[in-house]
Amino acid sequence: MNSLGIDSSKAGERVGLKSDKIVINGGKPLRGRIELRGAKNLATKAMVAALLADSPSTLKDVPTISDVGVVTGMLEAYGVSVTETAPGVLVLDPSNVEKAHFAQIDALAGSSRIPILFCGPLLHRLGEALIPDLGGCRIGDRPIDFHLDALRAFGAIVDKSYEGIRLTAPNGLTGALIDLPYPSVGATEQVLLTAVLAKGVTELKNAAIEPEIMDLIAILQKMGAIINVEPNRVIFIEGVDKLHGYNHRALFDRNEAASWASAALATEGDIFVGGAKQQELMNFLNIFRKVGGAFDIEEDGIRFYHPGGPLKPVVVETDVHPGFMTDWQQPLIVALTKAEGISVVHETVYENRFGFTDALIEMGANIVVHKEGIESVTRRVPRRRLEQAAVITGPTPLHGADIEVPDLRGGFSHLIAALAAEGQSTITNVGIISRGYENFADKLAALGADFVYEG
Ligand SMILES: CC(=O)N[C@H]1[C@@H](OP(=O)(O)OP(=O)(O)OC[C@H]2O[C@@H](n3ccc(=O)[nH]c3=O)[C@H](O)[C@@H]2O)O[C@H](CO)[C@@H](O)[C@@H]1O
Ligand SMILES: C=C(OP(=O)(O)O)C(=O)O
Repeated sequence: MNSLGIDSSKAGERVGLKSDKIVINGGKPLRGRIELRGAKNLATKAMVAALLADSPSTLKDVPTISDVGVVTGMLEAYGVSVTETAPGVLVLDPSNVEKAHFAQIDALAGSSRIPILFCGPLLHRLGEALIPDLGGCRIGDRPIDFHLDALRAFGAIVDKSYEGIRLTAPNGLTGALIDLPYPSVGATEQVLLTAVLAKGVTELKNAAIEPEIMDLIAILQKMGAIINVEPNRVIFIEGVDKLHGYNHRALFDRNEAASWASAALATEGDIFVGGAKQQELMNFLNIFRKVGGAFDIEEDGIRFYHPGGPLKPVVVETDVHPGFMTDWQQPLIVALTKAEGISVVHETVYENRFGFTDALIEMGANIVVHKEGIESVTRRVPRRRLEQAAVITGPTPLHGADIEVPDLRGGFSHLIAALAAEGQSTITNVGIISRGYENFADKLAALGADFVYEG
């Protein structure tokens, strides 16, 4: 059991527990207030960054989610002490980093995608990195070729004959010119976490610039790194000899904010999402408004609500930042089943992110998934081969059903659908939702949902 109360050695099981189930009596609007903490997609990477320092780091607003448990397990396996000094405050002390035993690392296999980001920091600290098989949502192939190509460009040797991956850097790591084939979030973070301590300058082209990446850059700058974000997705990193610990409050979770906003709309409710901020949600807020949702932006959060009247259909295309984020489309689609007319959601980031719609169809939704995408005059850049489109025709009332959660955001969509539906739904495999939503059952209770959770 680690300091977050999460048994990281069982993390693989935690995210796939078939016995985790929730029984929901739907048809009741969600109303009330919930508080966000730090983003899953930042907090976990900030924890990895602590490994680069020669002194302890303090990270605030860390959510209690299973991905944080997995990263804690990885850090502890490598000798970093992780202590929760107050609720959501982690002190990460890397003074005694040491080689890990294979068994400790292997126990974390299949639980999260973050372990791949340990490569650069471990190569700098130990000259060797053992990485377990990755987990994360099964929403496409999710290869790691950009990561491994970048690490090779820095001078790493990759051994894939190992169970998982083993990397070494017999001659150390040297700055490189890296041009990503696509602005991948993880590969950009890989380059940042490796380049900051590499010898010389790294130029990264076609970088991802998501807000979580900017927050990671802010953390690295606090640690002593020199990173210039230039126009046109170019980032220059000047390697430094050493980095020290940071003190940082994690960026709020904009994906969780968008999820609760969609829940408010789909259940005809009214949710104040404490800690949500406008800047990082601009594109989501535009679509939310176009669909017919209302929001009030306050200093301490955003109130999302259904103002009454019919919802309107939209055409949305997911994209890299500053586009409409892929993680937002799944919860939003539930609200779109209530819109009057035909909505189209193009998914351009992952090739298989509409699997969750099968359950919505079973619940009464009219959704057709076009596996090759469809032509539309409203689209900006039809540039990825793997895009798909979902066509949602509404309004269709939803009714309760027995469904199984396929992935994190799909799972949250199923929760929303069950809450919006008439009658009772039983949803299994809900443990996956704890990968990215802190205390989701407590939040549902605070919002007046009628359910029984057997977690
Ligand atoms: C933990 C975390 O932060 N997860 C987020 C991160 O995932 P993640 O960092 O895994 O997503 P990427 O941005 O890397 O992936 C985007 C696309 O690039 C492809 N790709 C990526 C790497 C690679 O080496 N080769 C390759 O082909 C992927 O298959 C995918 O089609 O960004 C995604 C896109 O905003 C979000 O949906 C995830 O919530
Ligand atoms: C796809 C997601 O996460 P991960 O990259 O951790 O699988 C997500 O958060 O929706």
